[in-house]
Amino acid sequence: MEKVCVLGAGSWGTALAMVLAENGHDTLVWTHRAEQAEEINSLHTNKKYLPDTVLPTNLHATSDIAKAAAHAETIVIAVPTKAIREVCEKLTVELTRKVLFVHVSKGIEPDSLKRISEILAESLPPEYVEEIVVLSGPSHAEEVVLHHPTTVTAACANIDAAEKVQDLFMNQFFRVYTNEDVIGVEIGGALKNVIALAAGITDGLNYGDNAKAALITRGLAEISRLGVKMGGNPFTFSGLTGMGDLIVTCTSVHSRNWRAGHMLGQGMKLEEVLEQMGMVVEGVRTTKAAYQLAQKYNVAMPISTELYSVLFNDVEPKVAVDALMMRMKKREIDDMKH
Ligand SMILES: NC(=O)C1=CN([C@@H]2O[C@H](COP(=O)(O)OP(=O)(O)OC[C@H]3O[C@@H](n4cnc5c(N)ncnc54)[C@H](OP(=O)(O)O)[C@@H]3O)[C@@H](O)[C@H]2O)C=CC1
Ligand SMILES: O=C(CO)COP(=O)(O)O
Repeated sequence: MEKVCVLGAGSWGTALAMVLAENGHDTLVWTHRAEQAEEINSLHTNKKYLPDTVLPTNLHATSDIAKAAAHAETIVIAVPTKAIREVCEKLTVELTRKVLFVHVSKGIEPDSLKRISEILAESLPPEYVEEIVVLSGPSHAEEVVLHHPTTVTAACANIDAAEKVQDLFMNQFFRVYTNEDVIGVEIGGALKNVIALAAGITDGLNYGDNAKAALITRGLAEISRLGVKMGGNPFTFSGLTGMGDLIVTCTSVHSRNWRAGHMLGQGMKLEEVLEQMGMVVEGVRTTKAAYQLAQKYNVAMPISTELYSVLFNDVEPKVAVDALMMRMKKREIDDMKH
């Protein structure tokens, strides 16, 4: 039995804490809201994020980050990308021993263009970091808490650390693979949210299944092009954290990114959409990062670029789709090289 702490009690942090507690680990969830910790401890629910779920009674919560730090041999960071630096800052002052860090967030920081493991490496005191492992893959919290079969990947250049995380989480309904390609796993996980927003938009426009298949396939092409140029393994992009997560996020009604895109396609403004969602829509900030990465690495990312103009330059979704369709003629496969 390991002592594990999960930082963040949103839908994913809570679902993963449930997996860990059900696996028999001594699991503590940290939330920045005292009333939410009280709800988890006394009612065994987290109604805002997982309304129909009863949490295991051996899953405990705290709003005291010092308690969380003192408890943990392994810390799982499950807050949105934009909150990672702030949470690390709070945690850093409380750390007293070496900890295995696992992050499960899917984003890239705009402007710095850092992946999450890079943000963690520069925000946490190295003397307290055993390793940083990323856990990613096609995994909606709503289905994980129902014990529906789910497969994910634990990635770290240090394969022993990835295997340790595999052992912590793996069970009959939650199957964990390992991969040494942290760059490929993080890029696939972050950028699929951008394509899922676009897929939601074409669904909102009622463009049907051909358009969605096109977005998934050409989306994977542009994610792979960028990811390989950044140093990722090309095979990672056709795995769980690439194609797998792209499929689930572009096709599932559970996806917040797809749902946000759907509302945009139906004509709502971005601010209204985000207000209505009440949960993180990672793809919005990551679209900005993708747009900047495309320029930095000189990689063609037409879907991300058109989505950027819809989100940030008020271009009508229909006009953006027309622009994608009317690009100059291309070869399908040669295009993957550039
Ligand atoms: N949901 C899913 O199925 C999956 C999500 N992910 C990824 O996991 C990450 C977290 O997503 P998810 O749990 O779904 O998000 P949610 O929006 O469901 O929850 C986010 C949680 O983080 C908390 N939070 C936000 N900002 C801060 C902060 N500054 N300090 C402390 N806590 C904060 C929120 O608190 P508050 O309630 O106060 O806002 C909330 O508890 C994302 O990167 C997402 O892409 C990955 C796989 C699956
Ligand atoms: O990453 C996810 C599923 O693998 C969750 O996607 P959303 O953030 O779009 O809900």
